Amino acid sequence: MSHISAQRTMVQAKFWILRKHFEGFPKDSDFELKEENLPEPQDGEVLLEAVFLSVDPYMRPYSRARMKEGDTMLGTQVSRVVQSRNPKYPVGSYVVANCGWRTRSLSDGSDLRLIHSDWPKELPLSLTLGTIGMPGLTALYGLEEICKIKAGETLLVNAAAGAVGSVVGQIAKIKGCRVVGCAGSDEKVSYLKELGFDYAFNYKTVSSLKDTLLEAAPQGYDCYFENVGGEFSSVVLPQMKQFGRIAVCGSIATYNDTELQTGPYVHGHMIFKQLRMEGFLVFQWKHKDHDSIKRLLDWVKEGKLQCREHVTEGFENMPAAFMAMLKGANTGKAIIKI
Ligand SMILES: NC(=O)C1=CN([C@@H]2O[C@H](COP(=O)(O)OP(=O)(O)OC[C@H]3O[C@@H](n4cnc5c(N)ncnc54)[C@H](OP(=O)(O)O)[C@@H]3O)[C@@H](O)[C@H]2O)C=CC1
Ligand SMILES: CCCCC/C=C\CC(=O)/C=C/C=C/C=C/[C@@H](O)CCCC(=O)O
Repeated sequence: MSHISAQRTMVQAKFWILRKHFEGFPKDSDFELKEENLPEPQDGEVLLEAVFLSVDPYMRPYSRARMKEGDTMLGTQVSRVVQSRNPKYPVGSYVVANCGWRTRSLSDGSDLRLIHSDWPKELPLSLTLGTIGMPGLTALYGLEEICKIKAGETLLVNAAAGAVGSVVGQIAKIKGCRVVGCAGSDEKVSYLKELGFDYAFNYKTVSSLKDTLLEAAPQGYDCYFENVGGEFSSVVLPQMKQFGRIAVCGSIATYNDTELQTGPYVHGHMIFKQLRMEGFLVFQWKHKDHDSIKRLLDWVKEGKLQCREHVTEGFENMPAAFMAMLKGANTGKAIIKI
């Protein structure tokens, strides 16, 4: 092959790198937009074009744990297969790809999840990054595997209007529970009420978190789905019922801390109330994902599970969308549309 024809087959890809490790809250200068040319796929490979990308809270702590400066920002996307030398992923098919903040990527197929061609036309593919994807699975597993929630129980969830929290509250309602949720704006609180939450409040404006939690559930909480961490948890723990279960899903209130937070020690409440508190990562139940995705999709199709997305247009806006999500700009799942 001549030099000229080889050049013609190259395609340009844009990607965001972590230029500098975040110190405290991320800032624009921590990110850098780069470009490179990609060759045609080799045997077994596919060329992917991003359609929707995800920004998620885990990217903040994982950047420190899993990345070095100069690495491509990690993350998942929905992409279209535009060239294929892998029969499992034909041209025109769509996949969820774990290839980071990139417009185009080469993949050997090992990090791809095929979106089946029978995906309902009326549902955006971006839901595979939210309610019918990793965040929805997180909600389901946290409730079923950790909380082991039962009909008639009372559940508390924070960051309740977000990708995970909004699904947590709705599944708990499907299961016949009483659901209390909180979020950081009055608009979000209205959304929670629309979703059928029994009690919803703005944690930023209540005069006393303790009194509000007490008013919402005077008998206390059987289950607490913890997305936020920090001081909030210290207030909740004394209001758990005997044998209460706490699913420690996330700790977003601490991800940008430069110094470790300290708080009241929880041991007394844990012992006297005989509480069970368990941290988890969604991957623990990967073997159930296939069936669980189907369950989530069925609930959406039946109208039992509502989905909302906060969509930012343009790949160049990824850092801004990520930082806005960390600040609470999103109601529902934060998505970037190319
Ligand atoms: N363990 C696991 O496997 C997984 C864990 N997670 C965790 O679940 C949680 C929610 O994730 P996800 O649903 O994707 O994100 P969200 O869509 O909920 O977006 C993040 C939200 O967090 C809230 N928030 C931000 N800072 C604070 C703060 N200081 N105090 C209280 N709330 C804050 C904001 O909402 P508001 O306006 O209400 O403050 C913001 O909208 C995160 O902690 C994440 O790390 C997510 C996926 C998998
Ligand atoms: C204070 C430190 C806390 C550390 C824990 C941090 C975050 C918890 C969390 O949010 C974890 C989420 C992990 C998600 C990872 C997803 C992708 O790597 C893969 C998704 C694949 C798919 O969508 O199919």
